[in-house]
Amino acid sequence: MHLSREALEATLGGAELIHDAAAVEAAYDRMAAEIRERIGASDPLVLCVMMGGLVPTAKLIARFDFPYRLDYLHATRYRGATRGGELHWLAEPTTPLAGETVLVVDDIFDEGLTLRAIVEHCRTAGAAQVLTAVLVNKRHERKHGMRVDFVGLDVPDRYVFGEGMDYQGYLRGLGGIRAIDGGH
Ligand SMILES: O=P(O)(O)OC[C@H]1O[C@H](OP(=O)(O)OP(=O)(O)O)[C@H](O)[C@@H]1O
Ligand SMILES: Nc1nc2[nH]cnc2c(=O)[nH]1
Repeated sequence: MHLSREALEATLGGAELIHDAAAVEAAYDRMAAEIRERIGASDPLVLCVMMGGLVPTAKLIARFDFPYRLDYLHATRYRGATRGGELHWLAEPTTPLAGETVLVVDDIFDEGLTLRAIVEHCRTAGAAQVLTAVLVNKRHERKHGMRVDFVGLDVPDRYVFGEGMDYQGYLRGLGGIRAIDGGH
């Protein structure tokens, strides 16, 4: 669906800024330091979860001063909607995962179904170690039982966008994180 500039400006005007761009950059600094400490000597394979993981992955790898390789996968269960459904795999990583230390990077840990399925996929493919990193964790009690290793910031139980996260397919490149009313 196409949204007009006016519609997007109206959305932005009605949205609440939850974390400004400076707070997000500071969170990336902290996360990159934690990741370095934990797996900086392991030559990790960084797996970007498209599409939302694109911006967080770019921001994190720009801070990595250790050897790593990059690949991506595409799995989605929201597809532009504000409520999640079934997970669709659109692309699997092409790098063989056997024996690798894998770092899966995504934008948001919401109910956790997406990351849980991705971690399972990596383990089944023989990864030696699978760690996860998300820019934001949404605070609520509907998680599907997994722990994320590296988390940048918490957000309230509202639909958020910016920093890789979309609003109906738009606004992914916006710095800072904003929330709209309605939807989780
Ligand atoms: O924890 P969960 O409730 O499973 O939700 C988190 C997932 O939802 C978003 O992806 P989405 O399906 O919207 O696709 P996108 O990355 O293309 O935006 C986000 O990028 C995560 O991958
Ligand atoms: N853009 C966006 N994607 C999501 N995927 C799961 N939760 C969210 C959210 O709050 N915002």
